[in-house]
Amino acid sequence: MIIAANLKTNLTRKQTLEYVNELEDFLNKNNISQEVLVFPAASSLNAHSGKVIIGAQNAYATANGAYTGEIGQDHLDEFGIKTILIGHSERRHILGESQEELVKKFNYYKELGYKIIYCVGEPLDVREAGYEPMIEYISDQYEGIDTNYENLIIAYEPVWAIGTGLTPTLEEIEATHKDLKKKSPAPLLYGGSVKVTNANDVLELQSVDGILVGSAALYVEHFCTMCEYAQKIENKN
Ligand SMILES: O=C[C@H](O)COP(=O)(O)O
Repeated sequence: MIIAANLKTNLTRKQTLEYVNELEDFLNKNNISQEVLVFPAASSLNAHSGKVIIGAQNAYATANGAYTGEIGQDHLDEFGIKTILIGHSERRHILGESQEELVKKFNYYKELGYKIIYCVGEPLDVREAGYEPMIEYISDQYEGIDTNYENLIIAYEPVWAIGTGLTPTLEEIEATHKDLKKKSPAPLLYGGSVKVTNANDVLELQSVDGILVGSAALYVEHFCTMCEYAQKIENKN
């Protein structure tokens, strides 16, 4: 399974280093062989060798150039980073990234062979409009994306569930994932208020291949516990 921590605009470089080292120790001591990804803030990116894979939360579709405030491929290369999050709801809805811009970014990093975690998910008003409009809305977020890309992972994150403590029911997650799985053979993660208290149940769902965790992942011991849950489920199956 794939267990991913999006640290967002949290943890300094020093705190991130401690976080990653503690996580790495835990994975090694507990023989955890799950795919564990950590996405630090851009200023906390660092080279790391071990089980933990470091990814970028964002980068511009360029190697370098005049794009004030952005980082590019050169900055990721410096740390051997080959994994990137694209289409996170905070980039779509807070920072205003359009589908067109996301596709451009997707294609740029796809050409370079990056592992791409591509996020999709509906806001509350769309959810409230009903299941069909919701699936249509999410389908539009697949537009222009190569859903057969071999290094693609998709994360379904309902916008209204992110950082709110609200989640769809397990049945709702399963139903949505089943429909989204028809769109792409890529592994499908669930994200949105995943905590130690609900992670195991979510991971046990058949259509869930992993989780993308925000707030709860800031506590490294909580994130370690979630990695352990995934390992136990895999060992059991
Ligand atoms: O990328 C992670 C998601 O935005 C989930 O965040 P959250 O776990 O704080 O709801």
